Amino acid sequence: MLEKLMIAGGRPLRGTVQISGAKNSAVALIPAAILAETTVTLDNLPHLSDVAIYTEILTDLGASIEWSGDQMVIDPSRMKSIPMPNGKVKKLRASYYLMGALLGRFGEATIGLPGGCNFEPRPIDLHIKGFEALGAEVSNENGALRIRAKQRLRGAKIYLDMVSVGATINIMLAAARAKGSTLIENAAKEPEIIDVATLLNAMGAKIIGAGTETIRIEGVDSLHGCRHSIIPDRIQAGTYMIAAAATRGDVIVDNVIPKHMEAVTAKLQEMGVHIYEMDESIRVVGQPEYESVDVKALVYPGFATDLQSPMASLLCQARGVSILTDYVYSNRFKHIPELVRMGAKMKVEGRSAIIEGSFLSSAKVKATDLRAGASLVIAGLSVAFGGVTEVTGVEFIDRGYENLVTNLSALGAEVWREREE
Ligand SMILES: CC(=O)N[C@H]1[C@@H](OP(=O)(O)OP(=O)(O)OC[C@H]2O[C@@H](n3ccc(=O)[nH]c3=O)[C@H](O)[C@@H]2O)O[C@H](CO)[C@@H](O)[C@@H]1O
Ligand SMILES: C=C(OP(=O)(O)O)C(=O)O
Repeated sequence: MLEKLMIAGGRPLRGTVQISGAKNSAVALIPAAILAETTVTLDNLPHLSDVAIYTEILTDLGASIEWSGDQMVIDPSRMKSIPMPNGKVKKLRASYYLMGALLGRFGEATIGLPGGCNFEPRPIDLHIKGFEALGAEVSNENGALRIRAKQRLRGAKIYLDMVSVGATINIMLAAARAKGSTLIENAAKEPEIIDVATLLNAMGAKIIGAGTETIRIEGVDSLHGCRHSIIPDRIQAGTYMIAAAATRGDVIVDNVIPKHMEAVTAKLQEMGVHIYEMDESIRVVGQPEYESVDVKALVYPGFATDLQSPMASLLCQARGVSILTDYVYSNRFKHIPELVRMGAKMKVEGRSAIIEGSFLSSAKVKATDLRAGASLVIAGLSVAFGGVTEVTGVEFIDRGYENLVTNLSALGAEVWREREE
């Protein structure tokens, strides 16, 4: 049953919101557990559709999984590398981590090319280059990748032409049990990469340098189970920070690592938002007026591409003209025409959105991907006078925001779900 979000805006968000574990870590940590011979326990796991699909995929591959509350216990001991050319793997982008994990444990994997939010083409050539460098043969068979290692994978030096989170993690997964040493150069430095390396090391892997541009993986013969707590979701946290500013609210965003939020904190401060950092929380106090700023979405520690769309909704409330440029994905702007339907003055030029200060009004709008959806929710919450904004495509938003309606309602928003006819 499809649903839509209904938002009566104009209410400042006030109170405290708890941030769950990071989706973009969870979808890599769950397949990483395949590499162990015994039980892996993940704590602080978010309740999201991507996690649920991943659970089904691992179960289909023979894992036994118990998921209760925010804890998942994965027993991978009886798993097999069964070909998955179609079906569930097509539902999420992160199914590509099955390639590295199954290759690393069984020396083979056949996985359909991944789905997920298709805001623009999302190539995986660097992942393939990495698997090949480790000694695997890769062929495309009717839209599925068949990856085979005739003998044990062997360590290699791999330079990534582009900084890629997905390729860095996939190579770490494949190399963890390879023979010898692997060096990933020009690696991505995102906190999610450190999270995956931390789990793998707790499983017995020997990985150093995660979080820097050079990662060294000393292959080991086998990996064992362990217990690991997932880092807080910095994108979810950033979304609530931006929403607090956009509604001129006063919100404590709790269970965050403030260091992970530095890029968004700095931009909000530059606009004039008041921010107070504590050990594990950030208080965001909105102000009546904001200055325009230029924002560049970059690899970490730059401003996250995943927060580019939410930020667009805040920037249209600033005085003057802001330029929002995405250097990770050149065309991630499907939210812009929808925001224009709400009265925003913005246009796309090349890989930038040019955004003028404007008043938003309610409208019927459509989320076409996860973060575009988040931007429309923030826009709906910011509509100052009258009317109800209807956001369809909620299934995309559900990929990344646990308890969105409950959380926003607790902060004083008037938001509810309705069946979409
Ligand atoms: C660097 C970055 O911010 N990555 C984000 C990206 O990760 P995601 O894993 O989707 O993307 P990557 O980090 O892998 O890709 C970064 C860039 O490299 C390109 N590329 C990637 C792999 C490849 O084999 N070939 C190639 O050309 C991509 O098209 C993109 O332009 O989206 C995720 C979900 O929105 C975010 O959580 C990640 O933080
Ligand atoms: C687009 C996103 O997710 P995915 O890469 O899993 O599609 C996201 O987290 O913003």
